[in-house]
Amino acid sequence: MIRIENAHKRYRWRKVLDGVTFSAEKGQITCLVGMNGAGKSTLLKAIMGLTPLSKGSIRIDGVGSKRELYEKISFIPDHAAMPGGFRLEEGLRFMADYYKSWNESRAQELMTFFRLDPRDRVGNLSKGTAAKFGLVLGLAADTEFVLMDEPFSGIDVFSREMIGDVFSSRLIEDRGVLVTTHEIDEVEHLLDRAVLLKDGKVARDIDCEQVRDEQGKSVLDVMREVYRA
Ligand SMILES: Nc1ncnc2c1ncn2[C@@H]1O[C@H](COP(=O)(O)OP(=O)(O)OP(=O)(O)O)[C@@H](O)[C@H]1O
Repeated sequence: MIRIENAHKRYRWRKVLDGVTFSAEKGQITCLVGMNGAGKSTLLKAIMGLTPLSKGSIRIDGVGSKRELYEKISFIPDHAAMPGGFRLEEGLRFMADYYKSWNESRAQELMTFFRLDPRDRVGNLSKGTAAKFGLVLGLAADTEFVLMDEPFSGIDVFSREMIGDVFSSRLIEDRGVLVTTHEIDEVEHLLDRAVLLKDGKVARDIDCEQVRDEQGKSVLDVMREVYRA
């Protein structure tokens, strides 16, 4: 479980997180929801140790230390994380050398699934193709948690469907997924939990199925209640 407790974050004078507490469990897809600038990417980066919290704690399966974090969690950022001159096959080789948890056969399976050409260069990929390559890099390691920042942003409808298929496939298996997206209406059927951020705090933390069954509401309905109030 990824447990965020009382997270505060300030960038100079700007207060972004003001006591955020929530968990992302293994076997579940948890979505961080919030308007632009709510602090979703900041939270993902803080989990990866890429930006420090001003206050609060992050524990992965009860452990606060950052050691071996990269073997446990994959992070798929919203931009290409590889040098533009790399061919995709070189990117895969780099990852295989760097990560003990790298699973080459899964990487090749994902390359085929997304119909990526290993000879293409990272810097020449279209936005959607770059996003697919990001998913290959993030999902090919045998990690227990996967963090994805806006995996659907700017991607054509059929590619979104492909990425959605990956969400519900055995490529995710029993891993814990923490994702941010603005395309809630298109992906909410894939989500287990939604954590709604507002004014630096968690405004709602919902079990999507329960809210659907017991209150007849979609995540989008709950978002309207929170953000239009
Ligand atoms: N390195 C930084 N220095 C200063 N301010 C920053 C930095 N990174 C983020 N911010 C600010 O922190 C706030 C939260 O940014 P963040 O990227 O976490 O939001 P977000 O919820 O992911 O937004 P979006 O939905 O637009 O992607 C924004 O106001 C942003 O301008």
